[in-house]
Amino acid sequence: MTQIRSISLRRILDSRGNPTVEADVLTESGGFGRAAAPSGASTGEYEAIELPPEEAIANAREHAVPRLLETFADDQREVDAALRAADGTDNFSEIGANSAVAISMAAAKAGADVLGAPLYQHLGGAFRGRNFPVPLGNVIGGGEHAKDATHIQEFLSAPVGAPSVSEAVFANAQVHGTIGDLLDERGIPAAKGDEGAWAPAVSDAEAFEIVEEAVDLVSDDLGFEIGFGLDVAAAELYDADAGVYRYGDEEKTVDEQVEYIAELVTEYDLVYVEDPLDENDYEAFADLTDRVGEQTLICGDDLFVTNTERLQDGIEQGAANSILIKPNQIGTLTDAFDAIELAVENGYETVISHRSGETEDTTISHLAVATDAGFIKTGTVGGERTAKLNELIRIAEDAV
Ligand SMILES: C=C(OP(=O)(O)O)C(=O)O
Ligand SMILES: [Mg+2]
Repeated sequence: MTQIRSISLRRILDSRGNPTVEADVLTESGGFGRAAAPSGASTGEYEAIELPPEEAIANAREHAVPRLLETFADDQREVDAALRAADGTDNFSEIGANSAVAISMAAAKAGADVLGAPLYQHLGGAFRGRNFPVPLGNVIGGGEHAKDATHIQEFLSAPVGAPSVSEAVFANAQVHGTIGDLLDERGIPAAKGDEGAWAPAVSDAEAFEIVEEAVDLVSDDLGFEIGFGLDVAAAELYDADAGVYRYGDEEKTVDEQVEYIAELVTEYDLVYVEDPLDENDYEAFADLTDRVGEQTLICGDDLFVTNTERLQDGIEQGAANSILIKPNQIGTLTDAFDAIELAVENGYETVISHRSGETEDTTISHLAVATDAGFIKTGTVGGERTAKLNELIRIAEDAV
């Protein structure tokens, strides 16, 4: 066991050019860990609170750091309990979930360093599984991540038949490249959105056509199955006053939205659908899960916000069959682990995820391997995304 000697906090840039919090944790025996907080754009209403970085840093220095100097970096639960106690709220509104998650992840890395183990091994222990997550690659997107593009936030390539994580990562890159070519052939100019996905001004229907063609072409070329999925991010489309989902000028009632998604699942054989409904509508989630939950993953992101209480509600109501895990939504690795454990116990698939605003931090790659997650969602191209994908490739090589 080795006590934390110092914690440094600073502002660094994220991938959108916004400031975010980075933490360095140093232990008495010389163990070192560095981690940075990501940041969402289509954030869930019930997420832990991200404070402006300067405020988060000042508050964490005042309230959390003194307490953390009494903890041991290789005892993650103790570190995270000290963070919670120092904050004193249930949503990290005092020190900021951005400070909390950066410190929590940096402490984990320092703990791994002390033990001389890779982070995935420190977090997963001797009894972690031997599987690697399927990377979900955002290849076309819009919503809150790109203006004047699709209403659906993310179209995700899913190389479910890839023989290795490395081949899966390269398959997604090839799907992304193929979509670039298909857009070019159709004369459709396309910028990229916040996560590096193409962001063309096409209808959702045309995006389905293009993504389907691309995954089929790449699947035929590589000789293994590649499906695709969606992050609808439906809370951003939902007009709560009118009780309808708005796709530009078109609107759908809740029942029509359930029907629409169920039809898409069947028509495109979707392997994954995240947030197809509003974050407050457990009932409609349950209805959809009842209809197509045997065929596909219905995943709660804004619905569950990596929160065990919200997940427990979902389990009781049969809402969704999968949970997105974003450590910064809840504030600590311990909380993220607890959500994963509850999900696994109840047969919910886990999907470890990046945020649209990211850094070069690779903690989520280790978290996915440590917890035997079925999927990881961390983009396809762009340095802050490939940092995580390349780390997965290295872990796979190390773990054999
Ligand atoms: C990654 C996502 O976007 P954001 O980080 O903007 O919430 C998401 O909604 O799953
Ligand atoms: Mg989402």
